[in-house]
Formats: sequence, structure tokens, C-alpha cells
Amino acid sequence: METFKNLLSPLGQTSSAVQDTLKLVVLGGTVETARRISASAWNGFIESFFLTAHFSQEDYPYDWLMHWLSKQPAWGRSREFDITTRSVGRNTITQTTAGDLEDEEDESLVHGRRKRKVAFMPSMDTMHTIYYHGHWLRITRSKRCQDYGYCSELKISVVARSNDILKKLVLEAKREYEKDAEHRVHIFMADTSYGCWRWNGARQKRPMSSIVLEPGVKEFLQSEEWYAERGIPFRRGYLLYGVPGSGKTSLIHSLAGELGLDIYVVSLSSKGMSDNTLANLMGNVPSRCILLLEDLDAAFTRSVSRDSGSTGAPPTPAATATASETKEVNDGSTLSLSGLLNSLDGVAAAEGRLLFATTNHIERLDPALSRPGRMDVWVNFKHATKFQAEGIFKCFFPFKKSTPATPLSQAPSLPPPAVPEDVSQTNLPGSKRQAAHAVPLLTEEEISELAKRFADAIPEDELSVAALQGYLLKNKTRPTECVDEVAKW
Ligand SMILES: Nc1ncnc2c1ncn2[C@@H]1O[C@H](COP(=O)(O)OP(=O)(O)OP(=O)(O)O)[C@@H](O)[C@H]1O
Repeated sequence: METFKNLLSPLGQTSSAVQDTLKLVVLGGTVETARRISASAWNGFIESFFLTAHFSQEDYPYDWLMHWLSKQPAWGRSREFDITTRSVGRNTITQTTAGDLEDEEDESLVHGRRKRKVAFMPSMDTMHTIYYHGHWLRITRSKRCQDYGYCSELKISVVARSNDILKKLVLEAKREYEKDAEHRVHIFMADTSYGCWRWNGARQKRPMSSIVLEPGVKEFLQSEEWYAERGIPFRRGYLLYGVPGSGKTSLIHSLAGELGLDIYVVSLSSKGMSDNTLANLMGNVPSRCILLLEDLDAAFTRSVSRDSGSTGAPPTPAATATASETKEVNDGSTLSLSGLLNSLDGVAAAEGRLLFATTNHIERLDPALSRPGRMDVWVNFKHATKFQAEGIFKCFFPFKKSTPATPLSQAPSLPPPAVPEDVSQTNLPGSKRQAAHAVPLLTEEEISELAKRFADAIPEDELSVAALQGYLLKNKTRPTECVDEVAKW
């Protein structure tokens, strides 16, 4: 009997091990089930109290919220963040507020290159908490994968019974955004790969007075139509043509600022541009904007396939030459003249949109483009005249208003004032034109005198205004020497 027990004992040990294992499995399973039930009960509880709003980068409210958040000290104090020089929305303001590493220079140029701003961005997938009107907002920024790449999303949750608090937040963000955007013009570029518009940056508005043109050139803007109730003329296309660096683009930007419109830019020379892409793009421009077709001629010097539907340009030698060039280059663009004309007609028919086109080679354009209702106002931009040289000099250097009693020679040389009443330097990009440079402050009369001498030394109709601006920029702290040395330049 004893022997039999001894024989069975290993089996008894095994069965208790199995029992122990089973106990562990049951215990583990119970704990896990309890955990899951409590987690889902907690989530259900949370969801029944939390309201959550999602904001996609593709839509404007995302920008309003990012802009609003950028102004919140808590957002800037985030303990986990990315450091970026990239834009995060349509609004560069998001980069330049709380948490900005470098805020004393705005859009300044260093050796001709734009200085990059570095900013703190709260990192992705981290929850940030902000107190807002008696509520704690839980905010998470995350990335979503889309057909054409990644798109950011903002999720804001709040414990509240109704969504009034979220509505209030969105409206406040919108108001603040619009207040700041008043001083900026947003630029959207056509993306030919996906036939859509991409935000490309926001520029400081530039006063129209800083664009120095011969008298009469700006007249086309002064018709009453422009400032009629809607602020937009009716069914008009404006073709600005002429030498490079003569102010065509600058004038359009300045106008956009005055009318409070964003600019949608299509470069017809872009790779992959086709009739369909152009039609898609045109179909997606908002109702109030400036549509700018850049390098209109480029489309005709590459691969525009003229079809029987087009009226055809007279066979000028230039056109013949470009036709032969056309065959050589083919980068996938299949834009046809009729496709372009159809798109233009569609845009022109839409009220509230302003159509502008620029070209450096007017002779290459097809006359069909200048039909009434298409490009019916043509404006020629030439090289700088003496009048423009004088004007640009005056725009460039700061001056102080001299009181009649003060003799010119005794006018004290003061550091540049920070007061906004100084109307000079409006031609320079950026808002802090006078900031760090010790420009000797001359009187208005002295600057006028120097400007006259500068203009006398500049040959008429030979240099572009951009070239003159480049020279002045190099001498931005030496107004007098710059005039003395201009003959050698
Ligand atoms: N008439 C002008 N008045 C004031 N600034 C000007 C004028 N023309 C050119 N500029 C300056 O020169 C630079 C280039 O000007 P802009 O880009 O407007 O020229 P553009 O005619 O559009 O040239 P492109 O044909 O090469 O596009 C800008 O920084 C602008 O400030």
C-alpha cells in the first residue's frame, strides 16, 4: 500500500501545480475583466460629461484656435514641445508669440536671405490643459495621415453640460485672429500635384504709397468701382506686363492689403499643369480674393498645345521661335490655350474675384487673352525713371518733419524716433524697419534734396526699381554717402 502511495505522489504534486495555475488564470482574468469594465465605465462617465471638438488643419477654425492658443501663457509654458521654424497654419502669428525664441526682429533680411524664426510648438499627442472662463480645456494636437501627406488636428475637450463654452472659445479665437490678420495678406499657392491650394505664408500689408510708379500708371485702380460698396470691380482681368523688378507683384500685394483680400497664386509654368488641374483650382478659389496668374507667357513658351478651338495668335517671329522651343521642353504640362481661356472666363464670371496676370514678355501672349471680359486692362511697367528713383529714395530713408523756424543746417541729428508719424521707409519689407540701424535722421528737406541728387545720377529707363532698391538697401544707414557714391555704382 505504502509502495502504491509513493508511486502516485508525483501525480499528486502535478495536480496541485495545475490547480495553482488555474487559480492564477482565474484571478488574472478576473482582475483584467474588472480593469476593462472599470476603464470603459470611466470612459463612458468621462464621455457623458466631456464635450469634444475636433479642428482639422485644412479648415480655418484650426488656424483661429492655433492663433488663440499661441497667445495663452500656458501653451507657451508647455513642458513637452517641438522646436520649429516651419509655419503651422495660414497664420505666421502662431510662431511669434508666447514661447518664441527670437522676437526682436520681424521678417528681417540677413545678407539678402530671410531670417528664420524659431518657435516652441507644444508637441504632438501630448495633452495640454488650459483654464478658460471657469473650465479646464484639455487640448491635444495630433497628426492624421491623408492621401497627400500628414494633416494636423486639434482636439479640445471640456467638462460642460452644453457646448456654449466651445462656441464662445471658437468665436473669441476667430475675432482675435481676424484682428491680427487685418495687418496681413495671406498667400495661397496652387499645388499642381493635387489640384488644390496650399497656404504659403502671410505678409505684412504694404501701403500703396510705397509703390512708386510714374503718374498715371496707378490710375486704373482709382476708378470708383474699386472702392464701391463691395470694394471689387466687376468682371475685369488686369494684365501687368513689363520688365522684371518693376513692381508688378508688389502692386498686387499692396492692393490685396487695401481691399482686405487673400491672394491665390497660380504659376502657369508649374510642372504638371493641365486644363483639368487649372479648372479644379479655379473652381476652388473663394468668392472674395485676388487670383494671380504668374508668368502668363511661360505657359505659351513651353508646352501649351494650341488646339483648333483657339483663335490663334498672328505668327510673329517671336511666336514662331517660341513654338520651336516648345517642342524641346515637356515636363508633363498639358495646358492648352482653350483650357486657359475657359478657366479665365469662369473666373471672370464670378463676382467678387479680382483676376490679375503678370508677364515679362507681352509679345508672346495670344490676342485671345485680351478679349473684353478677360484681360481687358493692360498696364505697362518699365524700368525706373528719374521720378521713380526720387520717390523710392524718399520712401527708403527716415526723416523728421522740420519746423519752419529751424534752419536746416542746425537741425540736430537724433536717433530714429519710434513714433509712427514718421512716414518714411514705407518701402522696406517688415514692420520694424528702423529698429536696430543707426540711420542719421535728416529733415524732410534734406532727404528731398538728396533724393533729387540721387535721381539726377540715375540714368532714365535703364535700371529696374528693384536694382535701385538693392543699392539703397546696401547703404541703408548712409543716405548722404549713398548719393555721393551712386555715380561710381
Ligand atoms: N515701383 C516700385 N516701387 C517700389 N518698390 C518696387 C517697385 N518696383 C520694384 N520694387 C521693389 O523691387 C522688388 C521686386 O519687385 P516685384 O517683385 O514687385 O517686381 P515684379 O515686376 O513683379 O518682378 P517680376 O516680373 O520679376 O516678378 C520688391 O522688393 C519691391 O519692393
